[in-house]
Formats: sequence, C-alpha cells, structure tokens
Amino acid sequence: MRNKIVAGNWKMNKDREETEVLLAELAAKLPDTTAEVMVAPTFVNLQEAVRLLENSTIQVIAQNMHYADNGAFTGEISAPMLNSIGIDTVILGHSERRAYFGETDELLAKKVAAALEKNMRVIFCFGEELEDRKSGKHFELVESQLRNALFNLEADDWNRIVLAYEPVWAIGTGETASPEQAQEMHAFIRKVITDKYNGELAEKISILYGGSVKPGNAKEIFSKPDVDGGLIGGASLVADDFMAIVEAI
Ligand SMILES: O=C[C@H](O)COP(=O)(O)O
Repeated sequence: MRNKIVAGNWKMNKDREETEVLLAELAAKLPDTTAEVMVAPTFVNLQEAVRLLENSTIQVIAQNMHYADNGAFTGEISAPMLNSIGIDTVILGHSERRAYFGETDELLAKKVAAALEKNMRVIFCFGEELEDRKSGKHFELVESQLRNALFNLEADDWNRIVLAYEPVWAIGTGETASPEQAQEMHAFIRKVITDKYNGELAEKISILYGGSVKPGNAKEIFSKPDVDGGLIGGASLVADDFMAIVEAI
C-alpha cells in the first residue's frame, strides 16, 4: 500500500504573520486522514512553522536546498541547516526552479544525492512543457528527466523518493491535466521505473500530481489508481480549500 500524500507548496507567499494565521487554521481544520499532509512555507518562516505545528501531524517541508553542506553560496540553504531545525523533507526540481533559476537535471542529481546522504526525503518534481505535449514528446521528456536526475540511485534510495508529476502547462494556469492524462502519465512513470529497477520498487513509489488541483477536481484526479496524492500550489494558501483537497484523498 503506497503512502497517500497531500503537500502544499506555498512558493513565495505569506509573510510571518500570514504564515502563523494559515498554520493555525490548518492545524485546527485538519480532518481525520491516513494521508500524510505537508506544508512548505518560505525559508524564513520554516523554523516558526515547525514550532507552531509541533503538536500537529502536519509536516513542515522545504521548497528547495543547495547540494553543498555549507560554503560560499550566497542566499542558499543546506540540508544540514534544514535538519538542524527539524525538517527532513525537501521539494527538488520544481519547474519554477528549472525555468527561473536555471536548475538542470545534472544539478538536481547532485541535490538529490545530497539530500539522501543527509537522510532526507525528496519530493522530486518534473513534467513537460506545453510544446513537448503538443509535439508528442511528453513521454520522452519525462523519461529523460527521471533518467538524468534519478536513475543513478540505488534501489534502496527510492525508499526516500516521492515523485511529483507536474505538467508545466497546468501550473497556476487553472488548466488541469484531465484525470485520464494524469493517470496515463503516472502509469508510464511507473513502467519506466519498473524497466530500470523492478515492478516491486515501482509499485511502492508515491507519485503525486501537481497542476491546478482544486477542491472541485481533486477527488476525480485522486481516484485514478496511479495517482497517490497531490502537490498543491495556489489552493494550499487557503485553509478551507487545502483541507477540502485533503478530504478528497
Ligand atoms: O507546487 C505546486 C505546483 O506548482 C502546482 O501549483 P498550482 O496548484 O498553483 O497550479
């Protein structure tokens, strides 16, 4: 049985006070669920978020990290720093990091290795652009992203990998992949992992869908057999919406 996960990626939203308000609402409204529920506030508010959620089952995770432990990397945050405030899960490879900050598969392979080395869990994001889908190259592209960043991992490393398929054309656009498109890609991802490793390993990997998941479409998307939850952007900034999505899992 794979872990069901609903993770809220707050991106560059919510200052300190707004963070406190939203976390308090989320803690109060969290429904009874067997799913893992996670939130990724901005770096400056992570420590406070950990403190505020110490009595909640909601996990606080990070949006990004550098591959080095420390050093001359102005503006960056390392895995040991995250560990030191009680964070053990990090989102890597988000399409906004790839598009606006030039993150490549090669760099992401180093980040993934660094996170795993520090016993962190990684939510690894990947997905095609609209042109890739229009030209029918989306399967090829997705496979290459997995191969380049993750296929040097040992089978055991995958115990700490969660995948988040996010078609770039569906992020923040209001346009969602149809539940069938999501299922088709998730099944393909599981097949690619089966071919590289084995079916048993592939069956254990939680594969989240991300891209305009809202209370109104979450249930249908989550009903697909290879969709194990969601990475939620905009709707994670509104407590009732996020919790409605948690209810839908
Ligand atoms: O990390 C979350 C994804 O980028 C999805 O964002 P969205 O739900 O605002 O489309």
